[in-house]
Amino acid sequence: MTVNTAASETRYTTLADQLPSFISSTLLQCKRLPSLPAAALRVLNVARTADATCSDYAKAIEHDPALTARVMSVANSVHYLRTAQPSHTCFDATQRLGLDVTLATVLSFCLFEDDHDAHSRARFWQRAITAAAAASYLAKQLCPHQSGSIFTTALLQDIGILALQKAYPADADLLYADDRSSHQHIIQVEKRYFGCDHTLVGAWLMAKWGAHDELINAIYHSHGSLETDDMAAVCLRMSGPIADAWLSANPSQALADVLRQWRTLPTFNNWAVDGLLAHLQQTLPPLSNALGLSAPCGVDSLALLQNAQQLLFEHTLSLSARLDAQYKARETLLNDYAKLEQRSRIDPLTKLANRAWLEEQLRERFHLCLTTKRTMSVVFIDLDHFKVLNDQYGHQAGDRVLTHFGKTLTSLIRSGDVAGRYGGEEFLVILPDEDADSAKCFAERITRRLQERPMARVDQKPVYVSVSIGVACLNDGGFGNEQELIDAADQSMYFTKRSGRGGVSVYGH
Ligand SMILES: Nc1nc2c(ncn2[C@@H]2O[C@H](COP(=O)(O)OP(=O)(O)OP(=O)(O)O)[C@@H](O)[C@H]2O)c(=O)[nH]1
Repeated sequence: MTVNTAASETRYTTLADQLPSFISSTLLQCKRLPSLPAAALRVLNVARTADATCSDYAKAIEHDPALTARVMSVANSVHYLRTAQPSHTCFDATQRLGLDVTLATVLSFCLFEDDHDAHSRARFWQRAITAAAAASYLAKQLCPHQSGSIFTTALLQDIGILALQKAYPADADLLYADDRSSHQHIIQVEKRYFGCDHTLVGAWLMAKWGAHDELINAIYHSHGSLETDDMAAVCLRMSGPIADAWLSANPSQALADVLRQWRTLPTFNNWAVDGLLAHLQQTLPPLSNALGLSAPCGVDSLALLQNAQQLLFEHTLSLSARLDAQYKARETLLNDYAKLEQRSRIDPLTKLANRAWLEEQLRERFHLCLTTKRTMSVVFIDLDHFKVLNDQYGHQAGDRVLTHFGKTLTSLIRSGDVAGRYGGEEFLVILPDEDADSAKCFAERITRRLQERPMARVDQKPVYVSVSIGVACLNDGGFGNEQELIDAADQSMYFTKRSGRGGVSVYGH
């Protein structure tokens, strides 16, 4: 069959451009590829017209006895018969089936007759009818007015596989023979093997046969995302995985896996899994029979659902146990991180801020003072003759003095001040908002405290130390950065040292 309207021609050309040329040329020459009988072509032509009626369909079909018999047999099957009288005419049958199911029936009969002999093609067909039954059930819940057309689309969604099987029978035996291959795996292998997957081949084939655009597009996008507002697309895209689960060697596990993936989808709550499974169980045998196919193995839908739910429950339990463990691990990590961060700021001997943290604090506060026009002072403290002390009492006594001096500083500062160890026996205190006079008072308090209290005891004897202190206030120099402020305090401290130690000097005063 060739494409016959301008729009169909464009659609066909676009798909042909995407299809690797070796595939299209093989398919075009493939004698094994089914060609549609005249009656099916007439039905497709009718399907393309916007105002087609059942009577148009019936007229297109009724001259072909085999087709008519098939359409009537589907219309009279348990699936469609329900309480009505059996159809006796092609017109009755098309009316009962609706346009879309009639189209699907005609196409399936023409395309796949005798194919169910081969194992892999039987499998293909079982997936097709299971998906079609699932899709139409879902559509009745989610988008009832489209349920007929979705049945057709789901039935034909994998027609590209059939085309590839016909065109490359030897390769297809390798690609499609293994029932355990997931659909996702099949898609990947097809892409590797043919450079495209069966959705493109299927859409191309349908375009070539002149099927209507909606059907072509739906087949082309049948593996698309479920997160879409297009309910018809959702029904179609769910139908394949449901069919795979139903036909798998371990349906409970497969169904549980599928349900787990879908649980967060907004549409998931709008249909009942048990209703779907019961529908499949009830529908598949008569539907297969009507379409002349071998029915998929029967599955106890109730047991299937119970097992799948049990598996889901177990999965949820193990997931929440894993989440608990992850939460605890995260807490431990955060604690460790907090400890590490704290450690990276603290001088281990004196428990005061270390030099890096002091400098960072000073940098921040320096800029804050500049932008908010506030002031601050820095107090630089150096223990006097500390080498002598170490030499006289030992290094450990020196450490005890440093530790005790750290505590003394901590007891003298106010909240908001930062005291730290700048180096060996050098300390620095940042006094936010303090001018030089206040900072000097603070420094003198330190010297007085050291005169009053020993910083260690060695052999029961008190060890007193003195300090040389330099003070620098932001107000007292055009300091360009925090380091210049520290240098000024350091210089003042050296001035104290040179002046005899044990005192306080203020920069610029
Ligand atoms: N016990 C102990 N001693 C330290 C520590 N860090 C530095 N020192 C010692 O402190 C002494 C500092 O000596 P100097 O720089 O000569 O200064 P000083 O002896 O205090 O003399 P002036 O500063 O001039 O009064 C050195 O002997 C260092 O080994 C420490 O963590 N523990």
